[in-house]
Amino acid sequence: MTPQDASSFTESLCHRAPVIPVLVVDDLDTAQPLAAALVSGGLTVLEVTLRTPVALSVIREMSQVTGGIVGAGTVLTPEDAENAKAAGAEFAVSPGATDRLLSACEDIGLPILPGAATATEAMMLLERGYSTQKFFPAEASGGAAMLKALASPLPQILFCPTGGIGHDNAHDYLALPNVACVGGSWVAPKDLVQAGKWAGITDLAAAASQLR
Ligand SMILES: O=C[C@H](O)COP(=O)(O)O
Ligand SMILES: CC(=O)C(=O)O
Repeated sequence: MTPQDASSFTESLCHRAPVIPVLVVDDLDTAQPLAAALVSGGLTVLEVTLRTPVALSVIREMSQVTGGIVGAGTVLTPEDAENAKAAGAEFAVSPGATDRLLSACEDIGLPILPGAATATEAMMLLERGYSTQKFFPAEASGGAAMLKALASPLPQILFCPTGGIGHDNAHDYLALPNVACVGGSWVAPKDLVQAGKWAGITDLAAAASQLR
């Protein structure tokens, strides 16, 4: 898969809903109801971070939920990319980018949304063909003001900012011409997940899906 094809695919994901839930799932039993709750609230693109021992199984379980598109986050190495793809992930997200990781994703045909936090990192990814990028960690790296500043010299890059974004500041990002969607964990708070309060998560997702 070419970087251009990967970017077209990740751009299309970003246009499906204004928010991509970034999920850290500890309990496999919560995978399907959590995915179903988010999808029924209108958030159909789900990023399952590879930060828990059950993450790959969670990807397998969530992939069974009708209407969702499930990808892997925190994909750091070629092995992570291979495992994610084998588990059924349809895309990968990384907080940054390395040549080894990008090459692996290109070789195995797993579209990746690679991370950048500076103009140089964004330019290096663009030079390789990645015009859709994650901006991470968004708030700590200058937030919406930083992305607004990048839009002038680099209007051809579309970003999915993630990190420190919630319902109250998401609009600041979504109003920018170089932001396609945002990522965030606020739509799946741990207390609601642990308590199985799926209707509450659907409500958060529904509010998030109205943000644009
Ligand atoms: O590592 C953090 C994830 O990208 C999500 O960030 P968040 O919890 O600030 O939304
Ligand atoms: C930072 C993030 O969202 C990731 O781990 O991919």
